[in-house]
Amino acid sequence: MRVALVDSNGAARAVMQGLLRSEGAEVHAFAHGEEALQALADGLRVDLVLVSRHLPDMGALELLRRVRQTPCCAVLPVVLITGDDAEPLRLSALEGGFTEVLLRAAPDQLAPHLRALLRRQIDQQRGRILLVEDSPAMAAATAEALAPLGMEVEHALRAHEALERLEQQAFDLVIVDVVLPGALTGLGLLSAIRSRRDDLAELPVLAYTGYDERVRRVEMLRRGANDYVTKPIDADELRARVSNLVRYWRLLQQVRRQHALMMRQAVTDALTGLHNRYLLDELGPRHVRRAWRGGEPLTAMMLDLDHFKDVNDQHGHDRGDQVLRELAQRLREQVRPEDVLVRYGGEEFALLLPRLGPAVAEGHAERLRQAVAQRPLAGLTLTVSIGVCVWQPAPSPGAAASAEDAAALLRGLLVCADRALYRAKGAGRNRCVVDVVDTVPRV
Ligand SMILES: Nc1nc2c(ncn2[C@@H]2O[C@H](COP(=O)(O)OP(=O)(O)OP(=O)(O)O)[C@@H](O)[C@H]2O)c(=O)[nH]1
Repeated sequence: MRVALVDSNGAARAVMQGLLRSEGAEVHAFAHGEEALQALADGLRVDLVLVSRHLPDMGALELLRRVRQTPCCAVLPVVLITGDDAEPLRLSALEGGFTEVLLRAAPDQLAPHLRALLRRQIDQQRGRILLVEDSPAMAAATAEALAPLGMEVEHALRAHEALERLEQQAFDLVIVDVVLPGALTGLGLLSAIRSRRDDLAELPVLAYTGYDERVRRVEMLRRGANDYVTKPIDADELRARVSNLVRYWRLLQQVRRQHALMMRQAVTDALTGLHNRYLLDELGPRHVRRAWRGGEPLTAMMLDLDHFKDVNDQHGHDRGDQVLRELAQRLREQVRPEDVLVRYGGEEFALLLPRLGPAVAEGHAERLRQAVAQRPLAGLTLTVSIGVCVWQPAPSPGAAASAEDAAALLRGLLVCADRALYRAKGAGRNRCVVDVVDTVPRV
């Protein structure tokens, strides 16, 4: 693997270079973005570019954009190296088009990440094939036919052995002989792959069938084989079909990654990295149902910065943004894993806390208030007001709230907390107002 490393910090560059070399990579190191771009334009061929976030002559995004414009490198993987592991930065880097983000860390922590990154890139380029074939002659013929593609071929003799390998390693394609000895034949293996509940269910499968095995061939296709090749194999035909299937799998994975990223973005607030209110809409009704069924308390809190408009007016919008980021971090430190914390909008945050009695909920709100008041945010002493609504429903065992009902109850609970917040503001701010109710309106 050939790597272009672009990092202006000499010491950090030397560490990375050492680690990459110890993983067997050929490293071309540059201190400036322009030097790296020039080398690529002059014909330097690399498989991967690693770019530090801060370069003296250009931003990492600018470098990425220009690498993409260089004819050789339109789809070259470009990885951002950064010491900042904040989620918003990661998301914006991926959104900007970086292939991955690598967290700069101490060498012993960095080494395994770097190794995994190189491994992923190598797998990505070469393709890994699992061949499930009991005939040594066919296995040898396949390996020989695929050698020019530079793909790695792992060989399993039996279907159950193939299933074990699929659990342990990543493959881009399974080639399976329809007829295999043992309880699980090629057909059985195919069914086992297609009935999985994870991404592997879509793994491309190419069937080897005998020329006269028409019925089995059709059955393989019915059960979800993507393609077949008849024996004796024609090397050119096999290579063409394998390349197509591996390309299809790559594309599918790319679409999945983008989809996962979009899903994450859809529920993430870009400024603070907290979830946004859509996650509350998603998770809230489940908490409502549980509370409703078991008669367990469920607490909603609405938390709002006091006089935040003055911060923007007096110190500027950027400082205001910094306040929101630091506030989000402080709140994050205070919540339990089962609590839902979201930026509800503007300078307002919402929390949903299951199973807290009124006294504990009030104590918790008070701790949140103090956590803000006692330490400055972005250098400014600020306060928050918090409206708390503790809902203590009577148990209704067996009575399941419908999805619509649960959503309406959640909205009612938030309205109740919002009203308490309004009272906290009216009573002078920097305080918590707690309402304890046994019913909430469906809103
Ligand atoms: N910097 C920054 N400001 C924001 C953001 N979202 C909302 N705001 C500002 O938040 C301020 C909210 O002002 P108000 O609703 O008047 O409330 P307030 O000044 O905090 O006063 P009280 O809530 O009554 O204590 C407005 O100035 C908005 O522009 C944001 O993402 N960044």
